[in-house]
Amino acid sequence: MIVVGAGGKMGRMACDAVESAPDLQLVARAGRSDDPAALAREAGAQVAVDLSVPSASPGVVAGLVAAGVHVVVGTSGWDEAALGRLRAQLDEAPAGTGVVVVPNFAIGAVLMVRFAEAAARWFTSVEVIEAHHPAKVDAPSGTAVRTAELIAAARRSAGTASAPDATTSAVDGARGADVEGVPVHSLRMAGVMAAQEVWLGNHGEMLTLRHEATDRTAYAPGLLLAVREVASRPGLTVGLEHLLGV
Ligand SMILES: NC(=O)C1=CN([C@@H]2O[C@H](COP(=O)(O)OP(=O)(O)OC[C@H]3O[C@@H](n4cnc5c(N)ncnc54)[C@H](OP(=O)(O)O)[C@@H]3O)[C@@H](O)[C@H]2O)C=CC1
Ligand SMILES: O=C(O)C1=N[C@H](C(=O)O)C[C@H](O)C1
Repeated sequence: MIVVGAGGKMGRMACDAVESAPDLQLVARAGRSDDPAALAREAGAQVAVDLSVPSASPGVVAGLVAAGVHVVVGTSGWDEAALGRLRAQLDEAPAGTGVVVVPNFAIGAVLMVRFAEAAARWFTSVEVIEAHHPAKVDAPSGTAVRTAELIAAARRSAGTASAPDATTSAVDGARGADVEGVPVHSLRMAGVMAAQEVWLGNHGEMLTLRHEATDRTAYAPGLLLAVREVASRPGLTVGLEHLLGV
């Protein structure tokens, strides 16, 4: 196993989790000045975990896939265009190479997104609110973007009408980011690690789904599951829900 972004907040947690797992061996740690594919080759790593930064992640993953290394991607910022390029590369890659892109490793967050997807078609209005620590470089969070995309897809396939909104004038950003028609509001707050709410409204009722991660150890079980499974999942898998069977 090699961890890319090993010196970061998530990278340190991942190294600790792998080192505590009796069936896994951490053979290399990569940072911003390393070539992860070359390090993986030298150390004989079969699986890599990428926990770097959104601007570097697609290049890091492409290099590892070209070297025949299976990759678990936890870094945020993977939009449909980047996923499409990765899918195309995997079609040409050494047979059986697998990549699992996981917007959120926390089991509760995966379930919250699933619940939101199931509920989305039954509500007139749906909006997403996410809050993160102020050191986070991207907004909205990868989890929030994925949640909004899945909500939008569920509403499209059920033929749900667009949410009503009479706003005709607004200060820039007041209605949040528009992700496929779903407003997403991002807070960056000291005192918060990672939280997300999905608000669903009908006339006369409100359903609120909320998840909060208060410690990065929440991500360890999902991360270890993805590491153990990635080699048996050739091609591209997006979302831990496919590994959890939920
Ligand atoms: N999927 C999930 O469940 C979760 C995902 N994340 C995501 O993981 C990513 C990392 O988060 P976090 O640990 O908080 O961030 P940090 O800023 O703490 O760590 C990022 C690390 O990446 C390194 N890095 C920067 N550029 C490169 C590069 N070009 N190649 C290799 N490594 C590089 C940094 O090195 P340096 O120190 O030298 O800058 C740093 O060690 C984010 O995208 C975040 O959203 C976070 C939590 C959960
Ligand atoms: O940067 C973080 O901290 C997190 N990033 C991921 C994201 O962008 O969704 C996952 C989690 O929300 C924590």
